[in-house]
Amino acid sequence: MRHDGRKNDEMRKVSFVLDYLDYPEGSVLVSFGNTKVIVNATVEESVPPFLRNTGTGWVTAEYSMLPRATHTRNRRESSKGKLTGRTMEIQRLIGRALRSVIDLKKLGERSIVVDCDVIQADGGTRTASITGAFLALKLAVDKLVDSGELTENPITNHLAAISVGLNQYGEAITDLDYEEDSAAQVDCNVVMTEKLELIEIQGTGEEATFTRGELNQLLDYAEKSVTELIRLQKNALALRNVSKKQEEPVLKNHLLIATRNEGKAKEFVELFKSRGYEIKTLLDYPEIADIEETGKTFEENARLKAEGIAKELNCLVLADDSGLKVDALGGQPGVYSARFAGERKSDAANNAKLLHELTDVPMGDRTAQFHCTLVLAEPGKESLVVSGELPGMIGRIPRGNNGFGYDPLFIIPETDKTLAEMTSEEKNKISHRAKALQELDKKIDAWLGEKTV
Ligand SMILES: O=c1nc[nH]c2c1ncn2[C@H]1C[C@H](O)[C@@H](COP(=O)(O)OP(=O)(O)OP(=O)(O)O)O1
Ligand SMILES: [Mg+2]
Repeated sequence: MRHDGRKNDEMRKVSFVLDYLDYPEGSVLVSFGNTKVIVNATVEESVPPFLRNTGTGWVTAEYSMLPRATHTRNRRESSKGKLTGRTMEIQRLIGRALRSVIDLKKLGERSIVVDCDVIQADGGTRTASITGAFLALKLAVDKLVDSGELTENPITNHLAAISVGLNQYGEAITDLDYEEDSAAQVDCNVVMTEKLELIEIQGTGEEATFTRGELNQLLDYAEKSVTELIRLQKNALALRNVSKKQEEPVLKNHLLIATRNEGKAKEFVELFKSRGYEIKTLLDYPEIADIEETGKTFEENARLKAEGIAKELNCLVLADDSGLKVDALGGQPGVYSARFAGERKSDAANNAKLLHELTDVPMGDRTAQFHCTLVLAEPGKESLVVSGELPGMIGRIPRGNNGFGYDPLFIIPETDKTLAEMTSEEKNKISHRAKALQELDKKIDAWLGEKTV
């Protein structure tokens, strides 16, 4: 058991405050628990002598710790008149890490200087600095792209860093705080890209040794944390863009729908037209990380999507979880509709698999329902849940080019048309999604009027 109750592979609470200071081109306050670092990125229209007239840019970093970042006052290095070896090593590490994810040719002949100032140290200051430095660099580069000074984004990859180690009992742990760091047998800082490519491993036995097997376990822990850190970085960037793009908060007549499915997104825009809401979907915010649909029911998955995004963005969010229930298949594919033929989520492959599974099922037994559960969520409030279903039959050959998903196989017996043969207007009058929205209409005003806790 760790002294603060964390699991061995659990990080401290990590947060990023973007645009923390006003003057720098990129500014981030990054916290890993009690470790806090202010990271500022500055764009300078010059390069070191060895790069002059080469058209190539440069990225470099400086690191320092405020005197009272620690329990007792540390003398400023400026008053000592020289940088310590530790400081030099750390700032070189930060610079190398950043340069591995930026195309310096594309940056052009300019420099970005990233200053990392530790305001409070509780272990892991270099890895917090690197993780924050990437965001500050990204903000500064985005600014150059937005202003037209760069036509192409030179950032080639996301990056984050984490400390892992073996504690005094020889157990692997993630994100060591100062107390754990002081007692650790092995200390290992890992810098990795989003694709889990390694940029740097600084692993040391502190008067101890470690095995190849232990190193592998440490790297497994590092991979897990880097994945989570990059998700948090992306959410911080997305949140910034939401508040930047949206003059008004996402409330009242703005609604964010937590879907990335283009077919659904189109239908929602149509369906909400007459309702006086302006619709945004996750397609407008590619930076927001995907929420895993691990639920066993439509409601669980819709809640995961709506409540997850609402909490992250602190706004009103509607999510749809929908799918096809085929009676001859005992209700399958159900919540697995999108992934019926595999994680690739291909409509064509899903339809082919459905036809194959139903090869021997006669027309009269090919009954099915489209189901839609909608969850409307706002932080600090019990979500509103509604659903709708549309009965039909699964055809033997796909027909029609409209709609999406299983629409070409879903026949509405009364019209003998598939949903893909209907216009969007026709589909939107009868669909499971339309029915669920009618339920939502009945309840939404009362729900919006309920106080948040
Ligand atoms: O009107 C529909 N017409 C045809 N097919 C449909 C419909 N409504 C849902 N479906 C199918 C498509 C997909 O295979 C699955 C939804 O899965 P579901 O997880 O809710 O959506 P998704 O992953 O495509 O997008 P997202 O989660 O970002 O909303 O059901
Ligand atoms: Mg989905």
